[in-house]
Amino acid sequence: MGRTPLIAGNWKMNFNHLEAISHVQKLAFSLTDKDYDAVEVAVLPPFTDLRSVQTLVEGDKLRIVYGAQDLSVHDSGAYTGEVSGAMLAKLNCTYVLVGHSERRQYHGEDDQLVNAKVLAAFRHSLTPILCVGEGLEVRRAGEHIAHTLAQLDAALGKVTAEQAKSLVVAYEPVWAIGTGEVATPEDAQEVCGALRTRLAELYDGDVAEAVRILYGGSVKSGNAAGIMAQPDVDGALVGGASLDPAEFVKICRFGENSN
Ligand SMILES: O=C[C@H](O)COP(=O)(O)O
Repeated sequence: MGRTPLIAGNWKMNFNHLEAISHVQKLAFSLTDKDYDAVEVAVLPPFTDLRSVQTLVEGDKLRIVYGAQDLSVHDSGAYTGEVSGAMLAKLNCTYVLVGHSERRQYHGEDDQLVNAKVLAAFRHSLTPILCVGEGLEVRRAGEHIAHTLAQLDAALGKVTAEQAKSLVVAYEPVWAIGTGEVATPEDAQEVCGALRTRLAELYDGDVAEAVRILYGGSVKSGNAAGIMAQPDVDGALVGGASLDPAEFVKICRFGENSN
């Protein structure tokens, strides 16, 4: 085993660059070396905040890492409004979210585009946090595993085993995002376990053991420990609760609440 848990705060479209600095400073005041030794802590701010976050993290030598919420499939050129992986790499981003359900839903991102974005991330040495997960109708039809595995298969086209080893996958049941509805720890484990089995089929056991699989969807300090206790859940992608520094720090300390 030996996978370091990752707690990643997806701020979505919240916090301007000044608010971002103040927020990261609050996290930095609370988090200790003991926390950073136990979990990797990441923030995923809007693009306009990244340079400020980088300056703070590097200037104060913080152990928080950061990344973006999206990237272009293109590396440069006439693509108005897009931000390339090269630009994110230059800002020393570690991570980039790819295929978040809100991108799929509001921006029509399909599996083919998500695959191109995963490849773009790897081209620039960024670690993609690949988001997969089913909507309510698919869940009710009992097809959540097949649906989520198909998203994984499609997103990993042309991704090598060497690249796949560093991948992070986030299982986010869409019906549990921002709704207060949380999948049970057993629901999370069922799909995260199936994702890991599929990684072993697509690649091999080494890749499957190396990949971190996060759960996302209404994670809070009160439910984090139970979800993270599952054998195939290696962390959390936290939306709403990541906007409250005290709450986010409590989630990072989920291990202190587990028995
Ligand atoms: O990226 C985070 C997920 O969309 C979960 O968001 P949430 O914690 O607000 O439900």
